[in-house]
Amino acid sequence: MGFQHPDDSLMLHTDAYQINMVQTYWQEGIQNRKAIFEVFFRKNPFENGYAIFAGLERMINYLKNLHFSDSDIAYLRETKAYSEGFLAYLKNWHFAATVRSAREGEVIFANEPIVQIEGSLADAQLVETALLNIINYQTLIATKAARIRSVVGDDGLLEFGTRRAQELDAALWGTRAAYLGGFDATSNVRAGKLFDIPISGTHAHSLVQTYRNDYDAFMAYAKTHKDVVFLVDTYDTLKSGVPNAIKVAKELGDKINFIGVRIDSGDMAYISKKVRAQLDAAGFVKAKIYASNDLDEKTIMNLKMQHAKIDMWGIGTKLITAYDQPALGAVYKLVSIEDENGQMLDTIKLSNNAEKVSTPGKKQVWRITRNSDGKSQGDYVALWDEQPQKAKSLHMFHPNYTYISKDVTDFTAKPLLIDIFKDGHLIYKQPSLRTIKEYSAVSLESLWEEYRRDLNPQDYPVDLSQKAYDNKMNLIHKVRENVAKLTKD
Ligand SMILES: Nc1ncnc2c1ncn2[C@@H]1O[C@H](COP(=O)(O)OP(=O)(O)OP(=O)(O)O)[C@@H](O)[C@H]1O
Ligand SMILES: O=P(O)(O)OC[C@H]1O[C@H](OP(=O)(O)OP(=O)(O)O)[C@H](O)[C@@H]1O
Ligand SMILES: O=C(O)c1cccnc1
Repeated sequence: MGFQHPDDSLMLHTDAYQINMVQTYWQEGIQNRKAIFEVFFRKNPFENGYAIFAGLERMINYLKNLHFSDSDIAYLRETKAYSEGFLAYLKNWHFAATVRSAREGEVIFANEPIVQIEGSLADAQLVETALLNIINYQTLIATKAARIRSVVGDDGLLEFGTRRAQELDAALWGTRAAYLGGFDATSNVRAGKLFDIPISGTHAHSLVQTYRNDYDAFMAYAKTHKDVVFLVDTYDTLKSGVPNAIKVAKELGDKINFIGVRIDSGDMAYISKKVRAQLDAAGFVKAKIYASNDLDEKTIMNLKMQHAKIDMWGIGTKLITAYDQPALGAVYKLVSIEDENGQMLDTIKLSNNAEKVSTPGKKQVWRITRNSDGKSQGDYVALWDEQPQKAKSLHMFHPNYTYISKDVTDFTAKPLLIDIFKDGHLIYKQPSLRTIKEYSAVSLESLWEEYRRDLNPQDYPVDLSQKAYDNKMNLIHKVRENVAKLTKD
């Protein structure tokens, strides 16, 4: 996909202000100063108690061999915004930073670093936009998928969203995120090919319209496919669709594998019960009932309450577009920068809103699990040189309401950020997507149910270490003093 540029790259998939800032740094000779940026979001999506991290695979693909192509440089030249010297610098630039990230499929929370970039100021700045673009979308979809999984139990979950997704890339990577977040299969054949996701599907109303009646359509389809699910609601589900599905299944018998029927309209609780009764009466007690039509976790939960007889759920629009919350809001913040003497200085962004004040310093997130039951006690955000995994006891407290605290002993501390790139070289081997999916389910299991429930979950503790907290407070005071001094002068 290069339109008229065969060597198009993702390098310019960024905001112009990133390149503009890097031109300033280059002109001032500070483009190679060491900088540390961290990615986090401020609120779990969908009022959920957690999020599922997704996007690492594409981040790796994007960062590997990242450089400006000839047509990228030519285009920047055309804009007349950049000097020839700067363009020559960009031409030779390649990504050489160190990247740490949460594992894909990991349960993550608001207000903790999930990705960390440590490298030159130029490197860190040039990749911000694309990294956020990837993480924001994929993490949102994986989380939505996990919410849907949490209400269906062991029923089948099929991703049907491609036609409604925000363009091709979103369909493809959203499907991958949905799979790792808990879906079983997808209707997107390319996602099946590229990511080894099981593909699955039924047929459309157009098949029945083409043959003008249910019987001829089902018969034609069954003669050309072994595993069949008939869509029964084109004309009249109970009077024509299901009776004709049963007729064809009986006539062809063992010649086909009659899996079941799909309903796509009407009152799904009422209809599914009637359909179940018709299938059972005909002896097809194992035939499954598929349902689709604007479903999401709320409707599914409601249908379950009404004892709808649905075994397989096909979910499109509301999953792939993250319909009820279309943006995660993850941000990329500078936490430390080298000064003119080669010293690293932690940086902070102040705000009148306490929750919006960033936490300075290079940090690691430690998941604290009690050894006795394997359940998470909370996440402990510590400065990089701290070693909570070696402590006998940890004092954990809320970063804003510090009186909410507890002391934890007999625990295991697992670091969440792991090395992915070292000085631009990929050193991490991604597990297979199926392993990532399994990892995600296990990661979610380690949470108490109070944090996992769909509605009004408890706040999972994301606490600061004493050192990280003191560092933040000191910096807040220092910045305030500086501002006061400047306003006095
Ligand atoms: N028993 C039910 N309880 C709650 N929601 C339901 C129930 N049955 C269906 N729904 C949901 O209600 C919404 C609207 O269903 P509606 O019956 O209007 O769809 P429809 O008959 O397919 O209409 P259209 O043909 O315009 O799509 C859908 O999201 C559907 O999933
Ligand atoms: O409702 P969603 O969750 O988005 O799930 C996908 C929808 O896509 C199909 O409808 P469409 O009308 O596009 O095609 P069809 O003629 O095969 O029903 C399918 O029947 C579902 O209703
Ligand atoms: O296979 C299906 O039934 C399907 C696929 C995509 C969208 N809606 C339904």
